[in-house]
Amino acid sequence: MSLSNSPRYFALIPAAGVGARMQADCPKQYLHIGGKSILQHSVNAFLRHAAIQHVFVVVSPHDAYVAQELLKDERLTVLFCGGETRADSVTNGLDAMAGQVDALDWILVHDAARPGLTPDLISRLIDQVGTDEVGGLLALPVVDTVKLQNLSASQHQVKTIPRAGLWLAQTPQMFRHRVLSDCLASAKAASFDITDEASAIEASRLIPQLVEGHWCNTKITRPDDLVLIDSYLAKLI
Ligand SMILES: Nc1ccn([C@@H]2O[C@H](COP(=O)(O)OP(=O)(O)OP(=O)(O)O)[C@@H](O)[C@H]2O)c(=O)n1
Ligand SMILES: C[C@](O)(CO)[C@H](O)COP(=O)(O)O
Repeated sequence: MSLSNSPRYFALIPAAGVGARMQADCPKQYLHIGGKSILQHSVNAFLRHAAIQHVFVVVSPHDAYVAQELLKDERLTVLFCGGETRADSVTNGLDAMAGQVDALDWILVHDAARPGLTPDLISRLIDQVGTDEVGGLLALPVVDTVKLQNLSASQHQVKTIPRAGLWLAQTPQMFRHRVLSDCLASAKAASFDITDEASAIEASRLIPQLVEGHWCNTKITRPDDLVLIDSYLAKLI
């Protein structure tokens, strides 16, 4: 345990997915935008932020791309411990970094597939959540009219639901190492469907804080997403 009272911040980037919905000939985090891999863009946002002590990237144990697609840096460690699901990859990463972080250190978990993250957004999250008991995440308030489709009936059964209070979760999601490890373990033991870190925190009846993110921090999921982010990143580079 650190004897210092000052908080420390670490990044953990799950990058062990296969990118099935992107249908590319390599995992989507290794596709290039503006001459760099999507993973490199995501990592750079943290390396450019002075408050981030170290960046850990979790890749598949069979990964054949990362050595070529990610530049070495003294503040960067690649962990070959990806799991079957995103939650497994995050859990394995938290276990692997345990010797180098303290229980109370803040861990910022960020999708490799969100290359539009900026140091300013990281600062916004740290500034607003760093004093919170639990932690929190970047997210976007829903701005469109929301339709709920009844999947168990005809496709025509649709209703409009109030959008007030609805947010779309982004990353980074920032929680203390021990709290996040414990909540992910409890959620797994209870077979909860965990799609982000905040779901595991909520399943333990803790309340994550929502911090307004930005559309540029969108997740690259399908081929069309590349076109939008390409023009945005071209302005930043
Ligand atoms: N077993 C997994 C699955 C996903 N991820 C990572 O989690 C992030 C968000 O996941 P998603 O966008 O769903 O990526 P994929 O699982 O690769 O995409 P798909 O579901 O289309 O296969 C990505 O950075 C992805 O690499 C991971 O580390 N380990
Ligand atoms: C964590 C996440 O980015 C929050 O929106 C998202 O849930 C990850 O994508 P997946 O498709 O659920 O794996």
